[in-house]
Amino acid sequence: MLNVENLSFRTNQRTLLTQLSFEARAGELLAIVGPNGAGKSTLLKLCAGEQKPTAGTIALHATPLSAYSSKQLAQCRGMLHQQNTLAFPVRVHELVLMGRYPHYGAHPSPADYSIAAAALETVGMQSFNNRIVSTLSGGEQQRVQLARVLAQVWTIPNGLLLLDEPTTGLDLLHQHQLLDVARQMAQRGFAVVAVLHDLNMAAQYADQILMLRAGRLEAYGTPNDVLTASLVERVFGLPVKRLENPCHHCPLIVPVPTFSPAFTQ
Ligand SMILES: Nc1ncnc2c1ncn2[C@@H]1O[C@H](COP(=O)(O)OP(=O)(O)OP(=O)(O)O)[C@@H](O)[C@H]1O
Repeated sequence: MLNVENLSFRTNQRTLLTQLSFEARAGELLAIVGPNGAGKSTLLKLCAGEQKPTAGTIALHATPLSAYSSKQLAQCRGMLHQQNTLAFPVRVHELVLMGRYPHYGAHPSPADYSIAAAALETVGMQSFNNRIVSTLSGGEQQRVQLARVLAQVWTIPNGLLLLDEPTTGLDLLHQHQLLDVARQMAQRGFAVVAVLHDLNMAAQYADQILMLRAGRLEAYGTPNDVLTASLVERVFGLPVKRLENPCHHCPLIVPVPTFSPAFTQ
């Protein structure tokens, strides 16, 4: 579905991404992991078509992203950004309905209202319908923003869903609920690409993991193949042990930090 070939990106005299090739397939969740500054958000913005590659190609449904108009892209891919700032007061139901904007003409149809309500219900925020978004907690706002993106892609049979650190600010239950929704979207035929910091969440929910460091691809494959103790230690600079998750058939990464006393004081 999303095919990335020899992608490089350079800006402000800095090379942020170097010769990346990978595929995000329909029906699968691809997790992008890596240390701070590795280039994960930059890569997601390029996959969304928000920035243009310096070299290489990104194709969605075998068509280069550069051949899509903004409206066409908005009709087949949704992106949840790391930060969503609102310049004006808006109610929850209004914000979620904005997700339908690429699909309607002058006015939303009854179907658009129903989809927005269903998306809000999916994230468990329907009782907050009439609240001003800026008065919600950080985690509540994150769930409403997800509902907006879900509303955008709701009726697409095989779209692309891009999630940049979607679990940030969410409690344990809602982190898992969010990734469960992401998996459900994959089961509906979507390619889902999520930037995740929690390697164990990536191990549990992702079909494939792409590990970046300093803009380069360090590993790409199944959680079982990518999340080796030696690779995680090398890329993140932290000693870890790899165990088997006793509840799910996937690795469990346990950090074993050895910080010096001077650092921990
Ligand atoms: N416009 C820019 N000009 C120069 N450097 C930039 C620009 N945008 C991003 N960078 C740098 O590119 C690198 C990758 O940034 P990016 O936000 O993609 O990292 P990330 O892996 O998402 O990090 P984090 O986990 O901290 O969110 C960082 O070192 C960042 O400072």
